[in-house]
Amino acid sequence: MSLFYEEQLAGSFGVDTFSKDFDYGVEEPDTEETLSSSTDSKPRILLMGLRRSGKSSIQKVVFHKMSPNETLFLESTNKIYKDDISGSSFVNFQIWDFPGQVDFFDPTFDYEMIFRGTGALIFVIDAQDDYVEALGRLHLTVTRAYRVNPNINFEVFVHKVDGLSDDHKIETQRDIHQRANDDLADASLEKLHLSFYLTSIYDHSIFEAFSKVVQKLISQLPTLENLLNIFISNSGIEKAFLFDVVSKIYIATDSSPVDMQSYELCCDMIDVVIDVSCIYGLKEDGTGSAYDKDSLAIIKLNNTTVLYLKEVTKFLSLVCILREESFEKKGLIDYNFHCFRKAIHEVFEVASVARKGLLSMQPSSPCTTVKSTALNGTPRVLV
Ligand SMILES: Nc1nc2c(ncn2[C@@H]2O[C@H](COP(=O)(O)OP(=O)(O)OP(=O)(O)O)[C@@H](O)[C@H]2O)c(=O)[nH]1
Repeated sequence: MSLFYEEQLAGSFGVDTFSKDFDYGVEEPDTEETLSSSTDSKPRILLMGLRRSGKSSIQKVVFHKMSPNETLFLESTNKIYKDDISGSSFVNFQIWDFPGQVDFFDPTFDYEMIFRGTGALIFVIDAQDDYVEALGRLHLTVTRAYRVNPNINFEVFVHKVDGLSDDHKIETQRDIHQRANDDLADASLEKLHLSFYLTSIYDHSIFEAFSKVVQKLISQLPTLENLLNIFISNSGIEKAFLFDVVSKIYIATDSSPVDMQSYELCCDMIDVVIDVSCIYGLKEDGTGSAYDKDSLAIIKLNNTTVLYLKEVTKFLSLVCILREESFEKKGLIDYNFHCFRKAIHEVFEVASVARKGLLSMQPSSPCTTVKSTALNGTPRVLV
């Protein structure tokens, strides 16, 4: 692979940041004081499942950069572990990792309160183990949660599939899908929808599955997809992902199908950029950031493919795949990127204004009206 790499780094980071500007439809605290006291009110993603199914490993690998092999030494979780990752990631949620066996009959376990503020419940099933008990637990958990909050997205990770052959993977997923839905039908809960994913921490499948879970919780997703579609069609780009840099979750992509190889290539590019920046991009005294508003990288592969990465917000980066001939019009791409970036900032600014409007309890205030008309987020001019 011939590799051409271009990167600029700035010492300080001056662009507007959006750590509190993303609208997930839940109140955000305004002051430091209320922030610490109300972190529990952040929308939650719950990780549940039997003991040793892999819940903590998923959380550590996706959000804390733990290498998969290190998870072998993780100790069993004994109480609910609340991980607030909103300070370092676009994913402005709390991830709650539950101990293997949650006892719904334990009076100290206030599951009604927990499920009420939950956006997504991920139930992890160890596909290398006998899953009959896990299916019983899945049924009990989702039915309880559904009664408290029918708006939860129920996601089932058929996990540790790295140990299975391709045929076995498909067969296991089909079997789990069938049995889980039969159980729901027996309980007259056909409306309760379960989504299934084949996952492993040893490849990118866990990041892809988490991306899909998170995307369902982002209210601006259609706008982001629309912007990406406009951007790629006007710039001769084949595929574009909007990545959360820390977790490598893609929070949106254009509407062409995602193939795993392209996604992996873009994830690897983020790793290269961050690693090189950490080594060569920090100041002599070790200060500065490995990712900032001037982060930009171009990698030319020897198969006429070009990878293009550029900072969009403090947490988000655009990663594109394009052909070498399209890259000849780099000026056009840069200009369109500039419009795209501006539009993304506007989308989140509008969401932030709208939320503040709602918080001030004036549902019919002018800013609420502006929000709804401006939410298409279409960039003003694209060449
Ligand atoms: N082969 C394989 N092993 C995995 C995978 N994910 C996790 N494991 C292993 O599964 C074991 C249990 O993982 P944990 O993350 O501690 O499981 P847990 O569900 O949090 O367990 P409790 O805290 O007891 O509820 C560890 O040895 C992990 O290395 C995977 O995708 N593939």
